[in-house]
Amino acid sequence: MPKISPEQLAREWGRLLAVVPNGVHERIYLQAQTHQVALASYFYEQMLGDAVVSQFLSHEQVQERLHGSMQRWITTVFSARSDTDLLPIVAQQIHIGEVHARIGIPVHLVLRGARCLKERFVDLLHADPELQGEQAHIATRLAVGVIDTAMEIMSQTYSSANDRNSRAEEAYRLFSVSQHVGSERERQRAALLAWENQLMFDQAVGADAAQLPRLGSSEFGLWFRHKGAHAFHGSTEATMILDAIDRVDEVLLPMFALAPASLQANRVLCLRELRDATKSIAYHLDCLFAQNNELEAGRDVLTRLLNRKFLPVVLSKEINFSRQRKSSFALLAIDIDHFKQVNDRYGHEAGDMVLQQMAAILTNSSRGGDYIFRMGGEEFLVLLVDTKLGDAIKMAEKLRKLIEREAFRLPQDHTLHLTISVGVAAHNGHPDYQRVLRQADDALYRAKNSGRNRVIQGED
Ligand SMILES: Nc1nc2c(ncn2[C@@H]2O[C@H](COP(=O)(O)OP(=O)(O)OP(=O)(O)O)[C@@H](O)[C@H]2O)c(=O)[nH]1
Repeated sequence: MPKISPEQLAREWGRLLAVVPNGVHERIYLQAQTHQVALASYFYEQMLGDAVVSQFLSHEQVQERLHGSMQRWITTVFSARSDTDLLPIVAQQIHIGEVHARIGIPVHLVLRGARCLKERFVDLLHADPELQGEQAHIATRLAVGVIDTAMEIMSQTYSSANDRNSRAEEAYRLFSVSQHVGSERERQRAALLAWENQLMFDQAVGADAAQLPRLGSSEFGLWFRHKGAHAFHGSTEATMILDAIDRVDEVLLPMFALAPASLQANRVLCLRELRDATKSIAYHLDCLFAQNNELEAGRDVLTRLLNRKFLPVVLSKEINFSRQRKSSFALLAIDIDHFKQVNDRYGHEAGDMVLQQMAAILTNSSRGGDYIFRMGGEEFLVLLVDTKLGDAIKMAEKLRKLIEREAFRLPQDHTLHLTISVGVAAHNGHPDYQRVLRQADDALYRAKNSGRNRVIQGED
């Protein structure tokens, strides 16, 4: 859906301000400043009173920060006087919408919070003796308009971030089942062919039409209806295959009963139609598997590790999982030290070989449930599921030593010793995955700056 640009949103916000006399605007801003603490507390009480909302706000960091952020938000949105003040304020609303989407806080709960705030703020304006009659009316309209506009901007950002997340989730779902589906590829092609052969044979020996093998109940039909269609859910080809299976079973096979063997011409016509239907199914199946290859885009071509495209999906999933199971996960941000020198001294091909061996070491050293990403260049990220900080540090240290001892193979039988720097952070319950990611990155940065070949623990 096309988005409304920040400039246009700022202009619309500006139009609300333009009709408000300066004096009234000053009173609104003064009320926001004077009552920011009480308004933030009221908002917070209302939100925590709701069982669903409190799930998202339960983390102590959120509680500590929310109050302060809420106060700043209230004063900021009412601080603007002109269009030029508004662009950064619009940008702030966009940022908040993105955070809400990352955390996955439902938009209706955000709107609910805004409604509480509006009601309380309008009460304050009505109680202001400096705002009488028409002025109180103008002040209320501006207050409500400003909060609504801010919410509209947040919601717009939220929806597009959410659409992006859903697409990434969908791609990830396909990607994760793709390994399974991939292994079925040859088997299902063969199964489709086996069904067709059986049908042709039964026809040739004059089997009763009612006894002909139905495609929907064949090995291929069962697989496709139960698994393939799920894995490729939503694609046109999957729908076409499902329709074709139905057509074969409901329309074409019964035609044999109507076309007795003696009527050769009709029988040939039916067989041709069946062959065409099978060919079309095989063709669409190939298309689906070709799309499956595109899903390989989820893997880094050189190292076969996950690429960072799936990082938000995986982190959001793990955060939800940790919340439900009261468990923790940890991140190791890993960077090869002085990797540029490998390329410079031995060539790009040697650099590629090193990256592949590094990926293999990381894969072999982690458990099946862990995730390993190539973040780009010579930087990797390992997500250790169900792991606390202490164990993650031990794991990082083990990896660091393992790599230090490793003789990396280069072309022409050369070998090379390398080191890595590692930043470690454990998820502490905060709903926004950017935090733990940033902690690991900052720790990696410090590991690099304090001499490399070391493991540094992230700080809150
Ligand atoms: N061979 C190869 N090199 C790559 C690839 N991706 C990035 N690089 C190179 O990796 C090097 C990264 O260099 P820097 O970011 O300066 O880091 P560094 O030399 O490892 O130094 P520090 O990280 O500070 O220890 C650059 O020279 C990139 O060209 C790749 O896929 N293959």
